[in-house]
Amino acid sequence: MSEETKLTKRKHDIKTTSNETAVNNEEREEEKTPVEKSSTEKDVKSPKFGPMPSFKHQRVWSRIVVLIGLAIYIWYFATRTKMSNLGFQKDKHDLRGHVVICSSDYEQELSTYPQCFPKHCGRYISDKIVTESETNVLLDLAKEGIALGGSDGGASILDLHSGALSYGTKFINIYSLEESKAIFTKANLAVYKTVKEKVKAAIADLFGISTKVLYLTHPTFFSRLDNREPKTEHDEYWQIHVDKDTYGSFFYTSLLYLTDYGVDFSGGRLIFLDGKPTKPFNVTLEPRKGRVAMFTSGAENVHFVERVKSGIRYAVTISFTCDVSKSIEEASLQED
Ligand SMILES: O=C(O)CCC(=O)C(=O)O
Ligand SMILES: [Fe+2]
Repeated sequence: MSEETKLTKRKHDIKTTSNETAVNNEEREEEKTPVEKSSTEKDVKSPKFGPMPSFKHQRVWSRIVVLIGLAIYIWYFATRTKMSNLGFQKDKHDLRGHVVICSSDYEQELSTYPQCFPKHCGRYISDKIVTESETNVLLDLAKEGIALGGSDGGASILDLHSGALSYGTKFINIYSLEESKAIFTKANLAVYKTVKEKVKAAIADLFGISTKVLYLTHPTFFSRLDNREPKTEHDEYWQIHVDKDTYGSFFYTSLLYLTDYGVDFSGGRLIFLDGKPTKPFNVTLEPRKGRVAMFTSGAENVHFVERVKSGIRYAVTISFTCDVSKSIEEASLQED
């Protein structure tokens, strides 16, 4: 048989087979009872989950639904809080930060102290001002000092100047406790003073003023934050605030972080709130052990601390005033 003849035969066979199948199907269809027939018709015609719903003005309504969905999507992205990071815990920075425009209240207050006027307002961090051993000395001081008291809620403080130490729902004076003598040794206080001098020099340098017009002011305190429920308003450390309003005498705020975000605790980041209520912009700082944050204390630096979710966060606030009458430079950080 030639190739051509073979091909014609195969085509013929296929045609015959399909014709046979069609005939067989027809035969089988004829063999079906009326009930079987009607159920087959139903299977073909009606969709699995019943007929598609239809209603009046269906097209118009479906367009409205799509438009509303689109509007919600655009609104969400337009109003969602935008964020940037001033410093991740894992990164070590010699110096990082940015200028912000001074608030008018802050400028007004500073007009009385022209030599203390910053060349610009801003917020900065540095991981190289304070050494590891200095940080460890201050961390031990914070731990041992606060352990002599401690708040029933999530925020305990120890003010080195007044001696105020959180105790239950109140405060006591740590210097009235015999045990405090072993904590506030000359050596420990010398470390505190060294750190204070270095931070003061860094602030003076960053903001273009002389160290001679900056004075340590109170409160200058250690803080221990955790996730316990607040018992008094002093425990609500997550309130949004301006340091100049909260602590009248502050002109330049600094914080030295004594524990690590993401390692020793979670939550507890420092958040600066920029932008407007309708267009919020958050600048987030992750505490890192030995990291110093320095910023002008006016309304250009509205901020709050996130609630700690787990672990314990230690820090020390070391802030400066331009008002010599609020200075505690020479005052007692009580030594034994
Ligand atoms: O601990 C911090 O990061 C900030 C604390 C604070 O805002 C304050 O003490 O005023
Ligand atoms: Fe603050």
